[in-house]
Amino acid sequence: MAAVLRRGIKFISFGSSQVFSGGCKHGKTSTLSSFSSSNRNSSSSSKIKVDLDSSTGIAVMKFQNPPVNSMNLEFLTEFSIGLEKLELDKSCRGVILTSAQPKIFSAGLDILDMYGKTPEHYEEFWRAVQDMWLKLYGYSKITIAAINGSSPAGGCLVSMASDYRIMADNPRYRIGLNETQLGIVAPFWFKDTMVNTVGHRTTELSLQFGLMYSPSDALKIGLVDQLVPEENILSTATETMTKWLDIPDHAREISKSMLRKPTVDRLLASRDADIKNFVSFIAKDSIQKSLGLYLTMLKQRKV
Ligand SMILES: CCCCCCCCCCCCC/C=C/C(=O)SCCNC(=O)CCNC(=O)[C@H](O)C(C)(C)COP(=O)(O)OP(=O)(O)OC[C@H]1O[C@@H](n2cnc3c(N)ncnc32)[C@H](O)[C@@H]1OP(=O)(O)O
Repeated sequence: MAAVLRRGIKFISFGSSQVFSGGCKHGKTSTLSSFSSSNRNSSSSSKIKVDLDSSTGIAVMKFQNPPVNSMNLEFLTEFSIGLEKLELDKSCRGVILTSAQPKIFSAGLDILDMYGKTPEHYEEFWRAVQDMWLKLYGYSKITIAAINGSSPAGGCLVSMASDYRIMADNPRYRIGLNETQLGIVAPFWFKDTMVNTVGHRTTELSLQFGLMYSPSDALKIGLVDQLVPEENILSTATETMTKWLDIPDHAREISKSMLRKPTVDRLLASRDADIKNFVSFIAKDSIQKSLGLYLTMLKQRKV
């Protein structure tokens, strides 16, 4: 399925950035295409529900990949295509990212896509992770993460790549880049995204220990911008988006690009090398062993 979706993607250039253009031949992608014909347009691909209110310009992308919204190849591909469709839709000015799963925003990258697979699979998977981050971090429209549950590793990356983060104030939830706890390493562009969000020293500690923060600690270090009672998260995200929409798009967009483009360009300049690094790193026996152990612990509910 993911391979079919990927064949429907055409690459187009905006300046130095390569971005997606969703092809509509495949049934799944075409369901994402008709956002602008009436005030409220809903579309539900299998893993992400998209709801665009063209009277307000606000779209909600709701992750629905049970049980924990882990980001596998199919999810990542749908996410990138969905973002691209909204970016091309003139009636959309901002996107709220949230989860349909209780207690989980996203469990991060799907560990099963990094365990026991072929080098070709790892390569395709990593390219899809890169595509998603490049799209989201360099997104021209406003993005707000409404983090209504735990958000480890890749889930934290998605949150940090958004313009503003609102987290549900539930002391049981956790957010952070915990890769070292799995015996793996956050790549340089995960690290860059965190440095840009919370600063160098906090990132040094966070990444080396693989720290996961409670909502109140995440607020203290600036990993999230605001805490709200869980039941208010979507209404607060919508109100906040309305304030962002008061700013003229072109001025906000140029300011965002000025701050983020150097980070995006760093990966764009070394995508193939980064994929090669990932494939050789993840395929190592010692790394596979670590991931295998972590998966066993997850299954035994020891994580
Ligand atoms: C020179 C060297 C250069 C270095 C080069 C670097 C190269 C790059 C290296 C690699 C970089 C990789 C970057 C990785 C990023 C990631 O995102 S890794 C994923 C990290 N995620 C986690 O650690 C989360 C683990 N999950 C949890 O903590 C919990 O599941 C939860 C999210 C808090 C939810 O808890 P709960 O509601 O109690 O659900 P569970 O019962 O634990 O889980 C339900 C089932 O889901 C499975 N599952 C959970 N998370 C994942 C996942 N991420 N992937 C796949 N599957 C997952 C879990 O096993 C359960 O399955 P079942 O037992 O079958 O029900």
